[in-house]
Amino acid sequence: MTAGRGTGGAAPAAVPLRPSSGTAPGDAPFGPAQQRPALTVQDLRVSYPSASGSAEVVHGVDLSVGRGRTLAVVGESGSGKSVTARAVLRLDPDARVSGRVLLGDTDVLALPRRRLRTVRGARVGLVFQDPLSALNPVMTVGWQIMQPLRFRGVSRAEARRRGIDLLGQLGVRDAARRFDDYPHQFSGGMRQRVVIAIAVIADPEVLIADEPTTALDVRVQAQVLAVLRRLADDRGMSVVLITHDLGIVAGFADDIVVLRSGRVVERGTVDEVYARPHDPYTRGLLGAVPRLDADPSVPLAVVPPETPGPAAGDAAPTQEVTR
Ligand SMILES: Nc1ncnc2c1ncn2[C@@H]1O[C@H](COP(=O)(O)OP(=O)(O)OP(=O)(O)O)[C@@H](O)[C@H]1O
Repeated sequence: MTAGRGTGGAAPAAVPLRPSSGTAPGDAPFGPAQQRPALTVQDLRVSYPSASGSAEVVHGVDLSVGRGRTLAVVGESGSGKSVTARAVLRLDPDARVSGRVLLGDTDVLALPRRRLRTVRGARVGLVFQDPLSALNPVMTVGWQIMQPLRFRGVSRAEARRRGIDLLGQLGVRDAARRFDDYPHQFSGGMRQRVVIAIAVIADPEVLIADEPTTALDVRVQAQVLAVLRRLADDRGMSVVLITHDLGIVAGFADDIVVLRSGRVVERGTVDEVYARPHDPYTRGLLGAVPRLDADPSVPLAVVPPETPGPAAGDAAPTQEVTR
């Protein structure tokens, strides 16, 4: 399904959200369920213990992902992309997290810890950068793909049938035979397809993919992104793509949020932001995207240094980009 894809779609784009006041945790602030974004993050703050007590690294991030839409969260290294993603599912035991994370109308930050299992994997799938460390080397890929279904009481035969079918959809040739192979028998790109299969086999509402193609070569990157996109379209799944690589965002995502030093500096549809970036940092990032058709004698843009402000202590380093 393609509802809401592209700028002309009817689904809500990433809209500025104000921290809601006067509503109790669990209240649904968006009216009827079908109009609510799949995922809403409001005033997310994340801090870690530090020598001086506590250091905040994410400073009030707001974002939302419409149903069936794909949101790219971009920013240079250290801007808080991964911390934000992990905080959404409370994956990091050291992190102190405040704000609001609504999955549909479930307030994830208000859930008791034991109920997080009903969200992770089941309602939100996760794909991380390194497919090798995400897979168990001593179990077959098929066994690992079947687990999310087996946990939910699906029979072995049915889980196997669905697993092979999904692996085939993800572009693994001869999926029935490859199903009983071990991870080391797969290439990097194929392993990442296995990780994606594990993340989506239980039909989550939202998939969070944190740099899912960074470890892959450029050709395989494009293939994996294409299968991810097709899968999201077919299933009507919302996707959060976390990346430092603006080159992969156009053509993949509908909406974009740009993070810098733990704050959102720009948001909108990809088409809008690419055509008219407001923030100098976004302009710098976009100017630094290498293009095959560019004049090689013209240097790439330099991302501007951060202006000292309230967050000067956690300023990101200036990034010079060379072709
Ligand atoms: N466990 C932790 N304890 C303390 N600080 C942390 C921890 N994890 C991340 N940070 C800090 O939070 C900030 C944001 O890190 P984060 O990993 O989210 O960046 P990122 O944008 O995902 O970068 P990259 O693309 O390099 O992964 C960084 O300054 C980082 O040092």
